[in-house]
Amino acid sequence: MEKLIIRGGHRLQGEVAISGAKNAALPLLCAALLTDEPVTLRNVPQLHDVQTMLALLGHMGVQTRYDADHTAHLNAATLGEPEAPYELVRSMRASILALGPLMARLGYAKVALPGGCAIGSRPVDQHIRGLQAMGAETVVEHGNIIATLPRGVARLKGARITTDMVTVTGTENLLMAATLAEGETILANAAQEPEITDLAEMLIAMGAQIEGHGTGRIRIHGVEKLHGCDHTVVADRIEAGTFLCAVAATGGDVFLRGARAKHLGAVLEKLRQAGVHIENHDEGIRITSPGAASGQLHAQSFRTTEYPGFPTDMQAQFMALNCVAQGNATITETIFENRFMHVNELLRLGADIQADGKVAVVQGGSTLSGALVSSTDLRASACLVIAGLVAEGETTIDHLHHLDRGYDHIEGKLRQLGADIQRMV
Ligand SMILES: CC(=O)N[C@H]1[C@@H](OP(=O)(O)OP(=O)(O)OC[C@H]2O[C@@H](n3ccc(=O)[nH]c3=O)[C@H](O)[C@@H]2O)O[C@H](CO)[C@@H](O)[C@@H]1O
Ligand SMILES: C=C(OP(=O)(O)O)C(=O)O
Repeated sequence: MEKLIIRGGHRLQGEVAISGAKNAALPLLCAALLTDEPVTLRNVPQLHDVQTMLALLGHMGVQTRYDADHTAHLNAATLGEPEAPYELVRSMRASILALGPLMARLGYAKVALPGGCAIGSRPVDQHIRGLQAMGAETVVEHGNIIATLPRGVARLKGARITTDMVTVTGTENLLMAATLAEGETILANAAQEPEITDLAEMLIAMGAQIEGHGTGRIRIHGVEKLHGCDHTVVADRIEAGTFLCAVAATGGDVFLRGARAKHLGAVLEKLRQAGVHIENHDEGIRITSPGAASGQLHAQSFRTTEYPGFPTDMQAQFMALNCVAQGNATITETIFENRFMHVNELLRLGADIQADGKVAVVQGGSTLSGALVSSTDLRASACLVIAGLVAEGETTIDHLHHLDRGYDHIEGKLRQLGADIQRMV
């Protein structure tokens, strides 16, 4: 099994390039299903999830090519099997994003129902109900969602859809479905994440008529056909936030090229309150953390909420920072019911944390010491990397497949900033 070996205690210094966002790239790749013309996507991060999505699209008959310069070329001119099998859905829940585009383009889709996953049960009932409101008939058979249009109906129909909760991939699926539906769709209670805006911008470049993306009410006027496009994936705010926490904890000075401060408002606010210096530039973010060495960082309490609130995908990484800052902090996880699995691993490194249900109380000021720890999910892995960078001695992290789902060459980027980190294969 591959392992990361980190010898902690090095300040991070220099410049790092932030990659394209996983959570934008995955829906953008699925959007290529909506057209029979070629689509070019630039700044696509090199991730296991991207490879899985390309394999899934290839399975459906899409011609795909991924170049070394991070450009993906897709052509869905002829689609064979409009099906997402369980093997692929199980390894990447975002496979559900094929459902909306396939229904919009073909009026038929068979997508394996994703099971629960480490961080929570993560149902997709809102995706299904939204498509039903647009006229789809759905059944679950042998573990698959089979969606069809009634006999004699050629297209989905626009509808007013208010989801029971804010759902990111739910909004993306219904947004893509609505672009080719007949008439107008209103998505109320829509997610407002920057990745939704990126998707809407790509769809508009393909000829879709969309207003209100980036707000809680998106209006889509369906068109008969979408064409190809050339689009660049937005920078990954969660990768940027991960590096920010790593630099803050180690006491470094780093320029994050490509990071967008406007997408990181809640995280930057907490970092500033912790005592970290942040400068926003057009080309990226500069962070310096002089207080780390002198014990002058302050632990920060926060609640995870939908964008523009504090992202659940940054909760674990900020917890690692809190462990080595001074004072108490209360972290409340409101999005997923089981997203504190990193707590037990942080305890093995010497952290002082009490977790109960949705709430974890961190007593800061710990001196962490290296140990063997296990990744339990994607952001838990990133949290352990940050903890390893500040821990005394050697930290070994296993189960790296979680980390590789969502970080493009993280150890190479950290090494370039002065970290002592190696992957053992
Ligand atoms: C590929 C991608 O973009 N993944 C992100 C996306 O996941 P994802 O889109 O799966 O997360 P959602 O926004 O849908 O989930 C929010 C909450 O709604 C619940 N829910 C959602 C849909 C549904 O049909 N029924 C239901 O009950 C979920 O269980 C969860 O408790 O947003 C999450 C929340 O910001 C992030 O952590 C993930 O990184
Ligand atoms: C939970 C995450 O991703 P996914 O929805 O793809 O599991 C994440 O990116 O932190």
